[in-house]
Amino acid sequence: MFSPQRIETTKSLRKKKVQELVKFVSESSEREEDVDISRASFTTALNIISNILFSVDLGSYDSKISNGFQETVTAVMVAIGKPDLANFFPFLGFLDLQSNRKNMKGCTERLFRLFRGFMDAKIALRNESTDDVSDIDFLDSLLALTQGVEPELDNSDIEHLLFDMFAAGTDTSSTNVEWAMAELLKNPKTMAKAQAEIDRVIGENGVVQESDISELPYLQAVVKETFRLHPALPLLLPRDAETDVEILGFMVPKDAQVLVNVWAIGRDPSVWENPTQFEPERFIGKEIDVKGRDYELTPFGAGRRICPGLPLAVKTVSLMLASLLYSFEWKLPNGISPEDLDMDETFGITLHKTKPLQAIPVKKRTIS
Ligand code: HEM
Repeated sequence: MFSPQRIETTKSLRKKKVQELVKFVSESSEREEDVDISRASFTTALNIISNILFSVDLGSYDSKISNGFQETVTAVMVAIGKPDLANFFPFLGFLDLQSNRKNMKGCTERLFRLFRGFMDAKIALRNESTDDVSDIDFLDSLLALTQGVEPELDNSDIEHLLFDMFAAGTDTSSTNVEWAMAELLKNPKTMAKAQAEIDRVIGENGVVQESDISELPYLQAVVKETFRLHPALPLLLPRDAETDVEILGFMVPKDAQVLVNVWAIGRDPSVWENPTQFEPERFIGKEIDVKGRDYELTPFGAGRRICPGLPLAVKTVSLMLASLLYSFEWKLPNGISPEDLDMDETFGITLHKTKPLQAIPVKKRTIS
């Protein structure tokens, strides 16, 4: 799923799903309605991943159709991110005093039921084999590994893998698009600069393609600056120390839980100038990237546990953002001025904007 070839074969799928987002925003603009950026970008991220995995849309832009999937994934992230007394007093674990385990179980069971439905449908169709490799989705490839005398996976492994993909890949990508849009609405000059670059490269009446992104250094800097100030997983994923280890004079005992605070690293004044300012210019002409080699900017982690979805995520976030900026001018609703835009953060395992961003789109050009 994450090999460069596989990511390349799903390029047109991402383009199609992002165009559906543009169409939805265009219709909202015609109806003079605000767009809930978090919900809209979550739907796009969800449909990209659900199509890669099972070849279906799981999300809907229609707010009347409850996006139960988004609620369940968000509930999972909240349950994982809640501080749990049992982390500090393991002997209390069995009491589940904050009901974290109970909530988590309810959400995972709901998702697993949905996955089992897709798996059963695929198994029923298994004999109708297809020769077209592009028709084979991730679930087909996983189910193939359950076959043979010595299967590499069983159905429970598959359910857990699918769970990881949705939990790790949907909310993270959409949160990033929302924070990028919020920062651009708060900094109109930066928004204008990003839009001018996109207009120059794409021209009139085009559609942003993934291949255009490499021609958009300022947009890439906007994405990196968003990752620096608003890393989707502010503490990465927890680790356990395998042995006693001394780091910078501090003893970390065996079995201690270790959290890496990339949120604080991104705002460290000894590393970054004007650390709290949104200044994409700081990355222009610099080699710093998010691929785990530059430790001052590791929103995807680094080393063995680095996010396997990194290449897919960077493409998805950049394409969504570039397309929203290319096709629309954006304004804040209810006369909110940029400097008054609320940027409060809610910490969990993912870093959410406390007040979801609502924005008014104004069409810049014809949308096909
Ligand atoms: C902007 C979007 C994303 C961000 C910021 C992000 C960030 C991260 C981070 C920080 C980790 C933990 C790394 C560590 O602790 O060192 C992680 C793990 C993971 N990510 Fe992502 N991710 C994103 C999108 C995706 C996507 C699109 C997928 C796949 C569809 C994905 C799949 C995973 C998986 C499976 C893991 C767990 C790896 C393990 O268990 O070691 N991520 N991600």
